[in-house]
Amino acid sequence: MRRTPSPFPVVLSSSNQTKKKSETNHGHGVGAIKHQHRKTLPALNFIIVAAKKVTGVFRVFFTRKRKDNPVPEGGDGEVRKPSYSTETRSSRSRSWDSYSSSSSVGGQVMAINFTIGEIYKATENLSPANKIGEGGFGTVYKGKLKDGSVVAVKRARKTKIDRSTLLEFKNEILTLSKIEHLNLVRLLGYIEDRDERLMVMEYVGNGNLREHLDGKRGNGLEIAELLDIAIDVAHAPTYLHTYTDNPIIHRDIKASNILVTEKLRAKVADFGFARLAVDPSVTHISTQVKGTAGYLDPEYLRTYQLTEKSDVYSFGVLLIEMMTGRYPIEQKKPPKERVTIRWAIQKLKAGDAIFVMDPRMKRSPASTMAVEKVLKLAHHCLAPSRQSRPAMKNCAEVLWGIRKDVREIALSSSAAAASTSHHSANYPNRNAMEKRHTSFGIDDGENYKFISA
Ligand SMILES: Nc1ncnc2c1ncn2[C@@H]1O[C@H](COP(=O)(O)OP(=O)(O)OP(=O)(O)O)[C@@H](O)[C@H]1O
Repeated sequence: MRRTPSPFPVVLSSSNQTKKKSETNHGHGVGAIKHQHRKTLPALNFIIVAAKKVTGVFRVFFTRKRKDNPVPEGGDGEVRKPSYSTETRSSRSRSWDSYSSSSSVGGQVMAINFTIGEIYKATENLSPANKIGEGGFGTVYKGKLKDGSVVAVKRARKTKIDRSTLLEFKNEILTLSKIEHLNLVRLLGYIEDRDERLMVMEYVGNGNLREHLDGKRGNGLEIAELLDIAIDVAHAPTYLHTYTDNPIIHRDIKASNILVTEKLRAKVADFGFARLAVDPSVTHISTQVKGTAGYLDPEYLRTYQLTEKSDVYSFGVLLIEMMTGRYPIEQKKPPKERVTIRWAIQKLKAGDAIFVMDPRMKRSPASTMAVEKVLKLAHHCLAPSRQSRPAMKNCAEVLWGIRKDVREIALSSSAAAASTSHHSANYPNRNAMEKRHTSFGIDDGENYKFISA
């Protein structure tokens, strides 16, 4: 255990949502609390109008043939009625208007692509044994479909389903249904049955990035792996921002929303707070400030104006999190180190980027060069004025360049090592270096200089 992440108490308004995290999830830290500042709710019409535009996409997107399986009994101590059986094939081609009107709490049944019976069966009645995580919105379960494929099922919390939450959930459905990208978690289906709301999603099997940074998963990520993940993450909002004339803003880019594949590549999840900007020529004035403390664009907080550059800011925070291994807010650190971005950027400016490097990361000429360059990019992303921040597309390009440099340095280092192998006794071997770098803290610059010299 490298560090004890700190909780981040935030109170912006009386309507703040305090989130509970499960043991199986990251369970603590900055991601635990979200801001929610409500003045007036965004008009339902906004969703409906946007939805109308994509009704056709829904029809094309959800093509899997559904079956009406019997509802298994029990599960989480509840017995559910097989109300899904009222849903017919024709109901799947309804317009969003009818989805919308039938989706109020206590309303009719709506199912896309899966029946509620199939999902109860796949998750063993949403058994706690299949729980894989919990977020602000509800609980996530792993499920196995009849054909053997594995899915993740996100179940909205039943309590306190207010209008805002409902809109949020539908927003997520709507947004996810429009997109299909390698680096975005795919929505496979959606079920709404009275007060039950289930989203069926592509299952991504290797935990979230925060768990990897915490050492709860895997063996620690090396710089090349981190860069690949950062590039994947950058591609996701790049796609969202440029997908249509109306850019989609994720609004909650953070390490726990980055899901990691077995091959250590990344998929961005959780569009609960995504928003379609209606008119890209007009800066969107948001009536709700949402996102996660520590990642929030200060200009968005100040003005309530949401743009793609708010995602860029959050991405800058994420880059620093990835390079340092620290949470954006570290309450237990000395005051100067509590706000990780401030601490890291100060070190960068002082020419001491090496001191903020995650102690678990292997020190090498390539990794130290890369960390410094990534911090510079992060600094750019964190510019107070959004006009000064790069576009996500540029971030991806810069990261590609750094990734290429790392590969080249690694190749030339191994070529040099091969040609001077007879001198190898003068250099610390890999095992010795591994031992050293895991024991380095942020104040071990002298040791580092010795090795890299
Ligand atoms: N599609 C998925 N495949 C595998 N695991 C998932 C999937 N979606 C979510 N999870 C796991 O469940 C956890 C909870 O996800 P969820 O999106 O509900 O909340 P969160 O991202 O942790 O927090 P927040 O609600 O603040 O965004 C994730 O951190 C992840 O570990």
